[in-house]
Amino acid sequence: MAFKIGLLGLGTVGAGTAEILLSPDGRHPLLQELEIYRVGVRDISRTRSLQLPENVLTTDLEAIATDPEIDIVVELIGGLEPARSLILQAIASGKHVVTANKAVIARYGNEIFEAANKKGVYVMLEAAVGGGIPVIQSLKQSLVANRIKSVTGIVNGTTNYILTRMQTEGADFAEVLADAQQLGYAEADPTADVDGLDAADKIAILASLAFGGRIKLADVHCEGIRKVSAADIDYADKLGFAIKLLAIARETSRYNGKQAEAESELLSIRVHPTFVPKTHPLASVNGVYNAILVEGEPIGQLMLYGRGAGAGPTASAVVSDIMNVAAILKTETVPIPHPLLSCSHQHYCKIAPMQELVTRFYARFLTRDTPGVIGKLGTCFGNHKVSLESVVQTGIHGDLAEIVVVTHDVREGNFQQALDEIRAMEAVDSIASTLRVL
Ligand SMILES: NC(=O)C1=CN([C@@H]2O[C@H](COP(=O)(O)OP(=O)(O)OC[C@H]3O[C@@H](n4cnc5c(N)ncnc54)[C@H](OP(=O)(O)O)[C@@H]3O)[C@@H](O)[C@H]2O)C=CC1
Ligand SMILES: N[C@@H](CC=O)C(=O)O
Ligand code: NA
Repeated sequence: MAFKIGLLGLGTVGAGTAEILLSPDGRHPLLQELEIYRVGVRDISRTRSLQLPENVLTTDLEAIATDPEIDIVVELIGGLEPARSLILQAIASGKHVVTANKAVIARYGNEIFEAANKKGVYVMLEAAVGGGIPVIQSLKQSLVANRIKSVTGIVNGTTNYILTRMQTEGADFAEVLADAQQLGYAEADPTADVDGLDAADKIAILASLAFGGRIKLADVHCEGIRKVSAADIDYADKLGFAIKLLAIARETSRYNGKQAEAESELLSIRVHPTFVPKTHPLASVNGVYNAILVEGEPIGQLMLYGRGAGAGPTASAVVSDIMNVAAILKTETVPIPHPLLSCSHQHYCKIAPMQELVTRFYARFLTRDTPGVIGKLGTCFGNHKVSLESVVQTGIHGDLAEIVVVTHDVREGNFQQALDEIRAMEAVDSIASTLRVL
């Protein structure tokens, strides 16, 4: 029995997927039962390196999504539309769907999963987070016995690749971004990578699976890597840190001092560049590699590590999803919606405001080189209950002195209030940067 696959998209991931489907030798025998039946692209005249079976290429993607012959539609075109509509059409036509599209799932997951559950089909998305890393399946199935406390990840390959090369070679941001695009890591619009939006989509998906509720993307605090300067990279290194774009979802236990309300209900979900101590396992995750550190009860800490982007690793996840669906179709015994494979959350998770976050901070100030400046900064921080772990005057730039501080754990709202006062000080020229510290 052959299962007919309709591929939407034959770019980086689509081509990687077709390559695996066309070379089943030495892999699981089920792969031989998968047939590439149609492939939808935008430009049919483009030269492609892949040798596809005759007459499978088309620009009519709707015809693929609704073709009664097709069992599984694999959406790999990216973007919001027509991807969302094609997924919904495929579901309405009774097809199972595999997608790598985190942007669509993070925004329209509720609509898509509701439609899928009603129709009795699967929507699989392993490739959408962490590329080839089996993080979705781990959260849905392997870790399902745990109470998850936190998910902390490097989930964007492009920005990790950029930051790594800036840190190790002093490379120029724009040049490394162009390399990441060339290597097929970046999104069609790389601002989604650079500004943290892709990581925000991914942590929203992981948080929903880990904490069992819907997540509004607007509740995810998101900062990208544009503000990370060579000077900050240098200070991080000297102070014993690496800078990583982290995506974090964790239960938070401090909210307005109302411990009881906070404990099990509130989540903190955020994406931002972070000072990570060099001794932390996430600090040595470099290049296109991603890693997701999950903390659960009773499992404790567990870290998943692997390539987060690129044709092969991502296609590995796509094809595994296709094979999992095919395996279920073959046995025809599993009810749909399957209690572990489908998504059926109804309620929204409550998200704590950023002011209530408790974290350490790094800050770099440019000040006039007058006596007592460090004392004034210290007093202001003290007045706002921000206690300092270290203060260093690091050098003179023209007639300005550079002062770097690292705080102990503080309430973010207090830290921001102190910064507002410091910004207005006569002796302070500017706050050159602030970054959170893990
Ligand atoms: N690249 C990566 O490392 C990863 C990507 N992803 C996700 O996978 C998906 C695909 O990414 P990627 O392969 O990099 O993207 P590409 O831009 O390389 O490929 C997109 C493909 O879709 C086709 N396409 C795009 N829009 C349309 C349209 N409107 N109508 C018809 N065909 C269309 C293109 O056709 P044509 O070839 O004719 O231009 C191309 O074949 C995205 O959702 C992305 O976020 C997930 C994990 C990793
Ligand atoms: N652009 C993304 C691709 C994978 O999801 C990334 O760089 O991680
Ligand atoms: Na994955």
